[in-house]
Amino acid sequence: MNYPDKVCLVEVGPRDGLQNEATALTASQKSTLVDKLSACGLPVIETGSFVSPRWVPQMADSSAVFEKIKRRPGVRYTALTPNERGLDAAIDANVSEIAIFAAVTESFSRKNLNASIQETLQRFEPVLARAAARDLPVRGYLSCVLGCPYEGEVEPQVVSQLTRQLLDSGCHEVSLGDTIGTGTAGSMSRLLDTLLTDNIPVEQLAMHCHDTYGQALANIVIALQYGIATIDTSVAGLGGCPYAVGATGNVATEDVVYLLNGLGIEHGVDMPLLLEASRYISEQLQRDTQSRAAKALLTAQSTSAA
Ligand SMILES: CC(C)(COP(=O)([O-])OP(=O)([O-])OC[C@H]1O[C@@H](n2cnc3c(N)ncnc32)[C@H](O)[C@@H]1OP(=O)([O-])[O-])[C@@H](O)C(=O)NCCC(=O)NCCSC(=O)C[C@@](C)(O)CC(=O)[O-]
Repeated sequence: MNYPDKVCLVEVGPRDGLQNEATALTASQKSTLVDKLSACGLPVIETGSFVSPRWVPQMADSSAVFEKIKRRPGVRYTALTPNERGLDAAIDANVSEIAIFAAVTESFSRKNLNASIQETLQRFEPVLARAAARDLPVRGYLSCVLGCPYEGEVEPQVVSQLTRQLLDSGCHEVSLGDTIGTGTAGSMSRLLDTLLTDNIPVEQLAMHCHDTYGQALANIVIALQYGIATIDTSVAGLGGCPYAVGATGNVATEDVVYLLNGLGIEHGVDMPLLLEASRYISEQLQRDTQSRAAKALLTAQSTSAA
């Protein structure tokens, strides 16, 4: 079986994770989390989003978070921007990269962005043009690629067409979101077969799996086997999605690091420091980590210390 030699982990906990947590954190708590994550060796940290505070109040202080973080050389600090207003704020915050986000079903698009898929893509045109003019890299997201909470199954061909559209419009990569975690090894294989048959370059794809049905790691193994080398993860398995009731958090960073260690794939993340970040955010939110690997490793640590 072929696997990539090296994987880039995109840490989305401070954005995708915290946007859905009931406990409101201060900008200082959020920036401390980001600093702990950058200390682990994570190369990309989605630090916030510049969206309407009426839609996602948890991200309303993203400018303050960007102001407080201690930037490490080589780390990319990114943010979501749904429109030009978001781009203005992102530029002011000196982000390293922005992300635009669309869905593959009309119902999810309306719930998340109050617009149809094509209206959303049109809204992104000036954002992409202005980003290109200042050499600001743009990531594209597609939600619901393996199932939609409102429309059910999704045709891989639709995902393929929208992925092509985002890449052609200037995104350097597209992150494929299994927003509600219904994907399986089978549906993931069928999706990637379609995308690769349609000549979508695998090096421009990232995988973004939620673990609602406990399938995220299996799905990521399949994605790795197809050659995908960028994986989105969230420390302590934080999060969910405000527009997908019942969706649990992203796959935990600790679980993916453990998986990659077992496969001998390079990732550059220091597990003990990652466990510290995981413990920190779980304490701040007063909740248990959702990472099985973190639970096991922290238990083993406390047993051997006793
Ligand atoms: C797109 C809009 C703004 C349309 O929202 P709208 O209500 O249609 O548009 P609007 O232009 O009338 O704006 C509403 C209010 O927001 C303000 N506003 C408008 N834009 C901004 C901005 N950039 N920053 C700050 N404020 C803004 C605007 O000024 C106005 O304020 P008011 O007049 O009511 O006081 C809204 O639908 C929105 O912000 N949506 C974002 C929703 C979101 O962030 N969802 C979560 C991220 S996506 C995700 O999690 C999935 C992903 C990426 O992780 C992958 C996966 O797992 O699937």
